[in-house]
Parts: sequence; structure tokens; C-alpha cells
Amino acid sequence: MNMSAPASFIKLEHLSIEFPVFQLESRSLKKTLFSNVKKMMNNPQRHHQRTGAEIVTTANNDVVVQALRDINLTIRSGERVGLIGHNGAGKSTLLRAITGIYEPNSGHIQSHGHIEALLSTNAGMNPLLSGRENIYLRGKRLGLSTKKIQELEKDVEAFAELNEFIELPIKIYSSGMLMRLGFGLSTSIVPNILLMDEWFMAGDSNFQEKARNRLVSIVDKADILVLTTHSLPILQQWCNRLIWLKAGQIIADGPTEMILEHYKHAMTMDSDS
Ligand SMILES: Nc1ncnc2c1ncn2[C@@H]1O[C@H](COP(=O)(O)OP(=O)(O)OP(=O)(O)O)[C@@H](O)[C@H]1O
Repeated sequence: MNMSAPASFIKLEHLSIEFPVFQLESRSLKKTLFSNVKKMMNNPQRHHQRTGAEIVTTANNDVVVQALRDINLTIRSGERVGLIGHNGAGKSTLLRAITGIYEPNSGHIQSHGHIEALLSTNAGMNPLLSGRENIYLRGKRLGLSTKKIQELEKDVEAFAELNEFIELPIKIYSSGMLMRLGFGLSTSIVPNILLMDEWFMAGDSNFQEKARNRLVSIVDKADILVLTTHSLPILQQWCNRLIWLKAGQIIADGPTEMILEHYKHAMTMDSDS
């Protein structure tokens, strides 16, 4: 971290995000669908429910999924935060909200520092351009000088190992090839704030090792890391703080070992139920 620059931070105040699910003209169909959802919500087994957010009807009678509800959170420089929780708890939505992909329905998001989000491999790439042209495109977007773009090109080309495919349009790439290029590009510049979805650690084992080494080096240099993963070893190794989400709300927040102990216990209870 540059000591003379203001410290990086992320601050979320009363953040709520909801997704409309039914925008149906037919009131009767909407009524039937929602009464089925209501029945499920009133089921006594529901407290054991492992997936999904709350589904509600708004004042306008629209049916929405409440992906995040009144999230208050500050993340400061030096923190390595893991977002945990069952499928549909709101982890990816929270990451995407911080990047600005999702607009809050209410509340505020403030941040300071350059954010890089490792969320999807082809984000910001043009499918009609070649791998090499996409590298140039990224360099231009980042406002790099010609010399810096040439360095970026060398670095990403060597990392992605696409050989002659680097000259071909990326729309013909396999998903693994796209991942190599996308990963190489997204990890070529060290951001202040690094946001990462767990699948970014996937890939073939040879590539995974290489990708991991590259990731470790940018994670070490970034001021803030926020990642979502279901892997307990990754949380233990990479994170010093865990935020546990359930149905769009924070139910626990604290040092990794302390939260993991409760989380593991809850998972055992779930598998027993
Ligand atoms: N674009 C969308 N439209 C409608 N509902 C959505 C959308 N994206 C997410 N959701 C809903 O919001 C809730 C939170 O989803 P999110 O992807 O944030 O969960 P998650 O905790 O990342 O889950 P997982 O561990 O399965 O990746 C879920 O109930 C999901 O169905």
C-alpha cells in the first residue's frame, strides 16, 4: 500500500437489492404462483432451508427476490474478507453490488481505491477481436501508455499460452481458453480492491497451479480482498475476516477461525436434518 495515498475502503449502508421475478400481466397466474411460494414459506421445515433469498410481494403487487436486505458493512485496508453462506444467500450479489454492476434498491455503497473484479472471464472483452487485440483494448481502457500496453501484451500472452490462437477472434475460443485469457488480463494489474468469485480458482490442474501463483501475488499486493467460496481450506488460508450471509442478511461477522467454528457446526446440523 502507498502510505501517502488515502487508505482503500468499502462502506455499505442499509444496502438492499431485490430482483423482480414475475412481471406477469395475468393477476390470477401471479396469485397462484405467489400462494405456492407462501405455502412453502410457512412450512415448519423452512428454518432448515439451505437455499435462496426471501421472496415477497411489494406494495405494487410485484413478486421480488430480496437478494440483500439492509446490509451495513465497512471493509478496511488490510482486510481479506470471505463471504460465506448457503447457495442463494446473496454472496455474488454483494460482490456485484460493490463493483457497481447492480444498483441498490435502497441504501448506499461508497468505496475508495481501484476495484478489479474477477467475476467473469470475458468481462469487457470483444468477441469479434483476437486475443491480442483484446489485450490492447484492455490496456487502452486502463489508460496505459504504449510501452505499458506492450508489457501487458507480453505478460498476458506468456501467461495464457494460447500460441497461434492469440491471433484469432476470441468467439471461437473454448471456455478454458477464454478463461486463460480473461484470467491473465484481470490479474495483470494489481488493484487496491480485489473482488473474486470462487470459480476463478477453477480450471485444469496445470493451469490452476499457475493461476494460483499469479493470484497469490496480486492478493498479497492488493489492499483489500473480498472473495466468495464454499471451500473451507481457501477461507482459512486466504481470509482474516468472514462475513456469513443467510437469505440476504449478515448473520455473523468476525475473525476467520471464530466464524468458521460456528459455520462448520451449522453445516453439521444441516446435514443431520
Ligand atoms: N438476476 C437475478 N434475477 C433474479 N434473482 C436473482 C438474480 N441473481 C440472483 N438472484 C437471486 O438472489 C439470491 C441471491 O443470489 P446470489 O447469486 O447472490 O447467491 P450466492 O450466495 O452467491 O449463491 P451461490 O453460493 O449458489 O453462488 C438467490 O435467491 C437468487 O435466486
